[in-house]
Amino acid sequence: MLHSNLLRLVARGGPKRWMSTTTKLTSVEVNDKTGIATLTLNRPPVNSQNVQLLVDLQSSIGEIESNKSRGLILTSACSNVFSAGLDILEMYNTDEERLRTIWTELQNAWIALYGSSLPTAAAINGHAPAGGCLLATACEYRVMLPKRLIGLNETQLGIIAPKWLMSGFLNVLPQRVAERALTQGRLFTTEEALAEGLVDEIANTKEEALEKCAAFIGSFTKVNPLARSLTKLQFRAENIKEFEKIRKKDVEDFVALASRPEVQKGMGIYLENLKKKSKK
Ligand SMILES: CCCCCCCCCCC/C=C/C(=O)SCCNC(=O)CCNC(=O)[C@H](O)C(C)(C)COP(=O)(O)OP(=O)(O)OC[C@H]1O[C@@H](n2cnc3c(N)ncnc32)[C@H](O)[C@@H]1OP(=O)(O)O
Repeated sequence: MLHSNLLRLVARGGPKRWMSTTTKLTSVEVNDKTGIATLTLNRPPVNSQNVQLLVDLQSSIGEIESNKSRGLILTSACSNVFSAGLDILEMYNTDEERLRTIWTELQNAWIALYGSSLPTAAAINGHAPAGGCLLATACEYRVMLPKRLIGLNETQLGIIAPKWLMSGFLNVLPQRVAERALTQGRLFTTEEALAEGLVDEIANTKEEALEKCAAFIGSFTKVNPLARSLTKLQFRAENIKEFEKIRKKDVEDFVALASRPEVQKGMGIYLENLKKKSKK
């Protein structure tokens, strides 16, 4: 009781310490009382994942791990979007070297989060399509605001999510539900996501989401951290091993796919439609 009251107080603006951070598109704030770090994605308007955001994310995860925080909560500074996934503008009309860098940094960011030994939770305070869902499902627990969308919509864009990118999704959904959602490129509403187990709880505000994530991390207070992390990593080891085997080839596959003229043309049309929609 005392513990959960403390978490609530702290989530509402109790004593906080800003850590020194050299990154710009992410920030880290460690709560002095709980020792839990909040990692905020801060690339308005939609936290689309460009190379800089992905690199900053890795650096912030490293910072949190080396500062021995008790857990990590991932959230967004944007008011209605957790993350819109990869920055399509950065993948469009570019050269192979840039595509190689984008994909390598996406892989690096995912493995840093998925393979983290810390307890991790996502406070999903907005839409989380594609790469946004990837980051949320790399965490161990998800709390989402109502009436937002989450999912891997790659097939809707005519593209294929590689196996490693589906790992987190497959960890939380029954195979049958995951297969159908992935082949349909389905985006779940928050309420549907809760019913299927893609998210664990719904919260009405970002503060409440942070509080619930902190309570999840707090549930490990009495568990030996080493035993906890080794147990977590045992569950994830097979996916990590498979990923390590194919990661180089996966970069080259992505570069080949994303540079195809018809894929580039598709990206151009998709971007145009996004822009038209946002002007309405
Ligand atoms: C097509 C990609 C081909 C790649 C080839 C191979 C890839 C293989 C595997 C790929 C695995 C991962 C892929 C991805 O992550 S691709 C990205 C997929 N993301 C989406 O489909 C989401 C698109 N965005 C939206 O649906 C909405 O923006 C969203 C619901 C997130 C928010 O809606 P909201 O109404 O709040 O905001 P707007 O739509 O008005 O957007 C504001 C501005 O932001 C621009 N925007 C949005 N999303 C992106 C993005 N992903 N990349 C770049 N820019 C984006 C949007 O155009 C608006 O810009 P303007 O203000 O300038 O008009």
